[in-house]
Amino acid sequence: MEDVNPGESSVNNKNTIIKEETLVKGKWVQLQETTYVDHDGKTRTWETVKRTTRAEGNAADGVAIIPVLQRTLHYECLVLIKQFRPPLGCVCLEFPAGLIDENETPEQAALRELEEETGYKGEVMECSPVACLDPGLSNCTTYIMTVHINGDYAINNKPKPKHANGEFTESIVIPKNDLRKNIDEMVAREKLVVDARVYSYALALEHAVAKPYELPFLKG
Ligand SMILES: Nc1nc(=O)[nH]c2c1ncn2[C@H]1C[C@H](O)[C@@H](COP(=O)(O)OP(=O)(O)O)O1
Repeated sequence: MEDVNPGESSVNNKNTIIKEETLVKGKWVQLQETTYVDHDGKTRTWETVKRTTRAEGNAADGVAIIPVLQRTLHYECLVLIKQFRPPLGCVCLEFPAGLIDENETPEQAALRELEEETGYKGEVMECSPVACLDPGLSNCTTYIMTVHINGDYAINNKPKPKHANGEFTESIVIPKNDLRKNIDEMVAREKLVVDARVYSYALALEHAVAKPYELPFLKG
C-alpha cells in the first residue's frame, strides 16, 4: 500500500468553472454564484464568498503567524491572541493574522501584523504555500508564517500592541508543552471559540510525540 499518493489526483479531471456572477457586493466581501462543471460533466452552481480586498498580484488574502517565543531557560511558548469576532459574536482564540496590504510581501505583512497585534518584533523562519481557510464557503487563502521572537531582546520585554483603528486584541503567552490542555481549560473557563488552525496545531504537537513511533497491532 502506498502512503503518499503519486501522480495527479483524479478529482480535478473534469471540474471547470464556467461563470462567476456577483449577487451582492459589500465593502469587504461579495457573494457570487459560481457555475461549474462537476466530476460527471454535469453543470451545477455554488454559492461562493470572496473578499474584495485581495490586491492584484497577491496570491493570498492574508497571513497567519505562528509566533514562537524563545527565551533563555524558558520552555518555548506560542503567542496567541484573543479578539472579539463579530461574525461569531464572541471572543476567539487565534494566531495573530491579517490581510496583506497592497505592495506588501507576505513576510512584511507577517511582521507588521505580529507587531500591531502583540507588540513583538520577530524574524520570519518559514512560509507555507498558499493555504485555503474554508473552501466549501469561500476562496479565502492565507500564508502560514512561522516567526521566531527572541524574548531576550530588550525590544521584546513588555511588548505593547500597536492597534490600528477599531482593532482590539489581547495577547497571551502559552507554553508549547501542554498546549492542548491549556487551550481546553481556557475555552471552558472563558467560553472562547478556538480557531481551527490553533487547535490543529495543538493536536499535531500531541500526535507528533505520541503516534509516529507506535507500531499498533489491530485486532480483526
Ligand atoms: N469581513 C469584514 N467586514 C468588515 O466590516 N470589516 C472587515 C472585514 N474583514 C476585514 N475587515 C477590516 C477590519 C480591519 O479594520 C481591516 C483589516 O483587518 P486585518 O487586521 O487585516 O485582519 P483581521 O485581524 O483578521 O481582522 O479590515
